[in-house]
Amino acid sequence: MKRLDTRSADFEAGFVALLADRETESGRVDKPVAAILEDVRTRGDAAVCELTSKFDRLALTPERLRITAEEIDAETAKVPQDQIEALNVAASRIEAFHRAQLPKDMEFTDADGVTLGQRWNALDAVGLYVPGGKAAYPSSVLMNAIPAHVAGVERLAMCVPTPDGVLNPLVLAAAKRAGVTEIYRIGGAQAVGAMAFGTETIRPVDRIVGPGNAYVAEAKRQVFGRVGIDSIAGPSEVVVVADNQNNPRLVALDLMAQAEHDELAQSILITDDAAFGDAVAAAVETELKTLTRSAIASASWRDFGAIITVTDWDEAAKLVDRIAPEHLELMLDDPKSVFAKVRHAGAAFLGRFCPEAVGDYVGGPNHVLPTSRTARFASGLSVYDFLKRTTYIAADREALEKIGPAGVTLANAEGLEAHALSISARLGNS
Ligand SMILES: NC(=O)c1ccc[n+]([C@@H]2O[C@H](COP(=O)([O-])OP(=O)(O)OC[C@H]3O[C@@H](n4cnc5c(N)ncnc54)[C@H](O)[C@@H]3O)[C@@H](O)[C@H]2O)c1
Ligand SMILES: N[C@H](CO)Cc1c[nH]c[nH+]1
Ligand SMILES: [Zn+2]
Repeated sequence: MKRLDTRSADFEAGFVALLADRETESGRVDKPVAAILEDVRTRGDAAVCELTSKFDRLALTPERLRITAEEIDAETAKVPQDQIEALNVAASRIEAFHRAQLPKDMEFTDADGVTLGQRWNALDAVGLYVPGGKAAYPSSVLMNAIPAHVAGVERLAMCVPTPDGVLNPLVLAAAKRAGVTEIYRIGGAQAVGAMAFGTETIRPVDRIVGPGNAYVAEAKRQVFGRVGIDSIAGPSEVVVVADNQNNPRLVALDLMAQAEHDELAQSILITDDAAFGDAVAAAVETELKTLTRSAIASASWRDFGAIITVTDWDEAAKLVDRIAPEHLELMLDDPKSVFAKVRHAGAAFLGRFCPEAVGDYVGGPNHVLPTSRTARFASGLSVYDFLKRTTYIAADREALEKIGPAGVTLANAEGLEAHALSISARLGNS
């Protein structure tokens, strides 16, 4: 863990190194991912099965790639009732938020008499990646699938790794709750490749969405262009901005909640009180002694964690924008006044009683969010990821007479004669 203070002379160098360290780490997978994608593109099912055996220790044949309806029913039947009820709470809240997010078509007629519009249509086929290497993510099934359904996507294909062949009952129950039936037991870059290129068994999709580790994130980056992708939702991150009125243990737990996802996760505390920073650092060490996933969390905290002391909250907001974190917690008396100054964060959690973990499960907004500073230009998963726009123009002769001549002038200036004629001939001018 790094300790930084904006008043110290070496702050800038330390801060830049903090951000760069993680980029270098996740950048190391580009070559192995390219090799996996090429293998899947050229050898299809055979490559996917071999890679699954290598990385997930599961011997597969093409016939067993897809999880059957009987397996889904049998696994779902094992899920305790309280977990089914919790899934229902989460699903209803996620659905309500994403329904409210649906954009409206738009049409208007302008002063020249031209009607202009924009119509939204759902994608035909989408691939949902649900991570499953170091933890199982039933919540990510809901976060991926519900907005796709709300948007009206017809075909949803889901990939989830099943290390050692073990199916996760709650993942399959979540898929069932969200109406997903086409599920493949594969993960990593090979799953992304299978959904992008298609194999003998898996039909290609139009867009791949969902979070995953560095291999998944890099694979999505590399297949972009052949298919669409959502943001790069890689190893988790949180920045907690907290004053000394907070309980250090609660802040420590929020930092560890992201650290326990992955050795490459990043948790940063920004505070205006160095002594409070010390108290949080000590509380983290205490929690690490008992957390089940302390091996992962301590590696993440050791390599990428940080506590930064600032002079005021304006300075904190500027640092947050430079980090552009996936998650931002503002544990302050007046969180909204600081939030108003922040422009780059995937999702924000305002107040002392709004831990990021609530957003992971039951808040309503999506938990699939941009990581690795991509929140500078990307947003979290939403219904927009499953929709696209078609714009349209409708003009009659009278309207064309008004706007056509300028078009003819520009076409002639570009030297594109047929363009000019296609307008002017309609107006009887050539
Ligand atoms: N940003 C978000 O919205 C969000 C949400 C949930 C989870 N996450 C993140 O998703 C990630 C989940 O990671 P995970 O590992 O648990 O599951 P995962 O499903 O993303 O990755 C598992 C797969 O990685 C591949 N893999 C592992 N080691 C490999 C190697 N050496 N070479 C090639 N491929 C390899 C394997 O194919 C394996 O199936 C975590 O980083 C977590 O922080 C992010
Ligand atoms: N925090 C993760 C996104 O970075 C999402 C998640 C799912 N389950 C628990 N957490
Ligand atoms: Zn989480």
